[in-house]
Order: sequence, then structure tokens, then C-alpha cells
Amino acid sequence: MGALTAPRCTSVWLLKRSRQSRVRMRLFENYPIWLWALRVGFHASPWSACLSTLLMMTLALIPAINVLLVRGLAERLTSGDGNILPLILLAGLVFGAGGALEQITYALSRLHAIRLENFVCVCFDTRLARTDARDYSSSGFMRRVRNARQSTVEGQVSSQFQASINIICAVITAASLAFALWDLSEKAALVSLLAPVPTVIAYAWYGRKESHYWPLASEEMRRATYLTDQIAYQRTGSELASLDASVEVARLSRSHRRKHLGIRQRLEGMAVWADVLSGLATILLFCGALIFLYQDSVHETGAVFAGIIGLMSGIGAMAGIGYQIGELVTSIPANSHFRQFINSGYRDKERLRLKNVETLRVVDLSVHYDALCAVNNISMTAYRGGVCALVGENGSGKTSLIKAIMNVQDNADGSIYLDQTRIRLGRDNNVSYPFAVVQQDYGRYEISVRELLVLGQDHERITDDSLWSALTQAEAAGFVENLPKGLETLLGVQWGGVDVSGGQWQRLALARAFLSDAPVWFLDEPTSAIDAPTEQRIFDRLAEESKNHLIILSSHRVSTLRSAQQIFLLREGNIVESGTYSELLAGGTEFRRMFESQLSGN
Ligand SMILES: Nc1ncnc2c1ncn2[C@@H]1O[C@H](COP(=O)(O)OP(=O)(O)OP(=O)(O)O)[C@@H](O)[C@H]1O
Repeated sequence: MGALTAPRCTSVWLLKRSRQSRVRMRLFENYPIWLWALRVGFHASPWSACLSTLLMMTLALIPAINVLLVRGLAERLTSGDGNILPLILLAGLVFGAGGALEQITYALSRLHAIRLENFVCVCFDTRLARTDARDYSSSGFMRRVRNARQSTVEGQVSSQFQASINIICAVITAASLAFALWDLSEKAALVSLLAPVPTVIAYAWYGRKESHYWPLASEEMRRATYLTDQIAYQRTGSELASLDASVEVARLSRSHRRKHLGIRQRLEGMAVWADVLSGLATILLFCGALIFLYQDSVHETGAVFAGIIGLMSGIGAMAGIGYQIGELVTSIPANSHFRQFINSGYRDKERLRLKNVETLRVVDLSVHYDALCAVNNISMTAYRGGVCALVGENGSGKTSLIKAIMNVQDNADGSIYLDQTRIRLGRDNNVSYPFAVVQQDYGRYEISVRELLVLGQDHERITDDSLWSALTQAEAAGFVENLPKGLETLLGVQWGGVDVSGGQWQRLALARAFLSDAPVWFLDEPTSAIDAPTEQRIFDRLAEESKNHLIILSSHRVSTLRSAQQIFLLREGNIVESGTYSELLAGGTEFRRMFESQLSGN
């Protein structure tokens, strides 16, 4: 079996509308970001995007229509043409319907923004769901995730979509107004066409500043939000409150917010200057257009009025262009990070189908964290039929070794053999095999008991009987029976559910392992929060299960090692002793020295 290399992905499969229907969408990697936002906006909800854009473009033509209507009316009135009723009716319709059309357009745009924001969140979740476990150990990857998330949290894609459409509409307004004024005064038409230019120049300058300062500001904001979350979330919040440390955490959060505020204020100051200068230049241009209009059409009073009305409504229609350019520019950094993340390659894993594994052989396995060698060229073999235990002091490399064997450790090198099947470890190898795991820092997911237990399981195989049997093996059936809604009880008080004790959370994590039919189980200190008598019963069951599954566990408690078939003692990433429990208890061993106090206490 050859190692699989992941090609750089330029597209991503996105979940759309239902689980069954998947749509492939290219998220234009090389396009300007505003064009990309438009593409995503039209893809996310074509009908609301098309309808709201069409209405906005219609509104953008109103200043030019005003010029033509007023001029037509004036001409007919001065020439004494009696048939002006159709023009008056049309003018009434345009002036009267304008307000209502604006309201409808606004409502449709809001609806589209909601749909687009939802779509963006689904894209983000879908890409995250395809992330390899190894990527989570990279700080660079986690930074990319946080940056991309900013875009979803702040609805930046929909802001950019809306701003792009508004700017296009402002250009339509300027162009159509110039067209309508052309007959009256060519100079006035040209000058009105130039009206948006100062704003564009000012915000191009502001955009450069924004993209420089944005990463600094958002990093400060994320750190502040992280700290606020610690006092807002139940588990960390209650710990900090009981430590009387919430004030300190709030102070740290406030200091990051202050730095964020400082950067934002500086940016907003620049935006104000951009607004003032471009606003002054725009006023001068419109005044120039009015003067040219007056000079060129001095003998046509109606034409002058038509031009003035057109220019006034043009100013109104283009007044927000500075703000819109600001919105567009502001959202560029967040959306660039988002697009980069969504388009970044993910590794599709080849999943081996293994029913039984008799031996798991580790050959020359190393794990490095930069300069630190956490696991140093270890070779060992674990067998089915008895638990294989890894012991050692804190930091000796047990967790790193287990994660490397699971092939979820990015910086691992070496091979493992599941019977005869070789898996080459390391970044380029995208092979996974079925295993159950209870991690040292297992997740306390605040979902229902049933949802928690079936995470990562083959749902079709799971029945209520199998759930209760797994709960019984993990000594969790008793307390789950007593929960208000049994298996359907929502865990954690955050969403109005029921909180359970630390040991009970761990029993639920263990029940998930007992539910699994995977041939290999990894249990990293699986009973660290469980009381001694219960722990003993669980280990008796694990010893029984080791006949059907190859079990590798790590532990700090000597009482859990008695039933182990093999024990490997690690120190500084090396196996320094191995043997059975009784062999390692022989005098003079490091194992004996390490567990001396526990042994004398027993
Ligand atoms: N993500 C990481 N980045 C840098 N160093 C790490 C990382 N994870 C672990 N280490 C280091 O690798 C070494 C081995 O850590 P590991 O977690 O494997 O030890 P352990 O034996 O499982 O410890 P414990 O008994 O406390 O769980 C330690 O020195 C640790 O500081």
C-alpha cells in the first residue's frame, strides 16, 4: 500500500441544502476578492441576489430618469404641447414609487445577507469537518482557522457582496447621469462622471492602511474574546470565580480590548480624513458640473432645472459610496483569510478496513516538537489478548507515542504494522484505520447522552441495547438511568441541560470506547477521574475486552497495571524497561522506584 499525497485543492466540496445533494463549487482562488464575494453571493442564494441586485440597479437609474423626465416636461410646457399627461403620470410613478422600491430593496438585501451568512457558515463547517486530526496540532493551522472564522462571525462576505453591488450601482448612477446630461452640457456630464473618483482614490489609500492594521486589531480582539469566553463558559467560569480570578481575567481581556480599540481608532481616524477630503473634492466636482450646466444651458431654464434635479439626486445616490468602499476595503483581509482557508487542501484519508488485529508493531517511531524529541526512535510490539500499558513520568512521551500510533500526530516518523499491513507514519501518509480512543483531555460535549455516545460510531449498528450495554461496562448506566430524560438528557448547564461530575463525564467517554467494534483501542489515562473501586471493575472489563480488541493504555496508577499483559516504562521519549507487572516489580527496577509510594500505600 503506497503512501498517498494530497494534491493542492483549488476547490472544495460544499454541503448544500441537504446531506444528499452536494454541489461542487470553485471558490475562485485568483480572482479579486470582491469579485469572489459576488460569485459566492450569487451562488448562495441566486434568486434573492438577482432580485435585490435588479432592484438596486433600477434605483441607480433614477437620477438619470429624473433629468430626462423634468427636461421632457419643461420642453413640452414651453413649446405649448398639450399632451403632457403621460409624462406627468410617469414622473408621478417614478417619484412616488421610488420610496417603496427602496424599502422592498432593503428588505430583500437583508434577506439575501442572512442566506449568504448562513451559506458561509456551512462552508466553514464543511471545510473544518474535513480537517485531518494532525492539522490541529499545528499552531499555524489554528491561526488560519481563527482568521477565517472572523469572516463568518462578522458576516464579512455579505458586507463585501452588498458593498460591491452598491459600488457598481453608484457607477451606474454616475454613468447614466452623465449620459442624461450629455445633451445639456458635455462638460457637466464629464465632471459628474468623475464625481466618484476622489472617493475611490481616498479609500484605495485607506485600504492599504486597513490591510496592514487589520491582522493586529483582529488578533487583539480574538484574544480578548477568548478571555471573555473563559469567564462566560460554565466550566472555566465557575473555576475562575471560585479562585476569585475572574477579575484578573476580565482585566487581561480589557487590556487586549484597549489595544484593539487603539488600532481601530487610528483606522477610523484615517477613514474620517479619507471621507472629509474625498467629500470636499466631490462637492467641488458637483459644483463645477452645476456651473458648466448653467453656462451651457443658460437659455434653457427647463434644462437647467432638469440638470440640477439630476445632480442633486445623483449626489444623494452616491453619498454612501465612501462608506461602501470602506465596507469593501474593511472586509478584504478577513475574506481573503476565509477564501484561503476554504480553498486550502485537505487530506482525504484512505481508511483501512480491519476486523481483527493480533499484533501492533511499532518500528523506529519518533516524534519531534521543533528541537524537542518527545519520542526517540521507539520500537515495540503490542498483542491482542491482554492490555498493553505505557507508564512514565509526566512528559515522558506516552501521549505523543499513542497519538503517533493512531497516525494523528503531524510530526511523527516511523512505521507501524497492524499484523502484516504497514502504515508509514508522517505528514504525507493519509491512511487511517479503525480504532476507539479515550483521550487524556476528552471532550465534554454539551449534547444529549445518546448523541455523545454515538459520536464517530457506525450509527446503523447502534441500538438502545448496545448503548445500555456499553454504559454498563463503563459503570455509567446507573447515573444515566437517573437522569431526567435518560439517554435523551442534554448534558451541561450551558443550554439548560444537566451537569454531571468529572468522573461521570469520563465514564461516558469510556462508554463510547466500549460501544466501538474497532479492532484497536487507545486509552490515555482513561480512569484518571474515576474512584478506585469503580476503576477496578472497569479494568476487569477491559482485561476481558482485550480478548477481542488490541488495547493500549497509559496510566499513572499502579493499581490499574496489575492486569496488564505487557508494560513499557518510558523516560524522556525512550523505553527504558518492559515486561509483565510481576517482572517489573522485581527489586531495583525503575518501575518499582517510580511506584514505590503507591505500592506501600496499597
Ligand atoms: N504540542 C506540543 N508542542 C510542543 N511540545 C509538546 C507538545 N505536546 C507535548 N510536548 C512535549 O513533549 C513531551 C512529551 O509530552 P507527552 O504529552 O507525550 O507526555 P506524557 O508522557 O503523555 O505526559 P503526561 O503523563 O503528563 O500526560 C513533553 O516534554 C511535552 O512538553
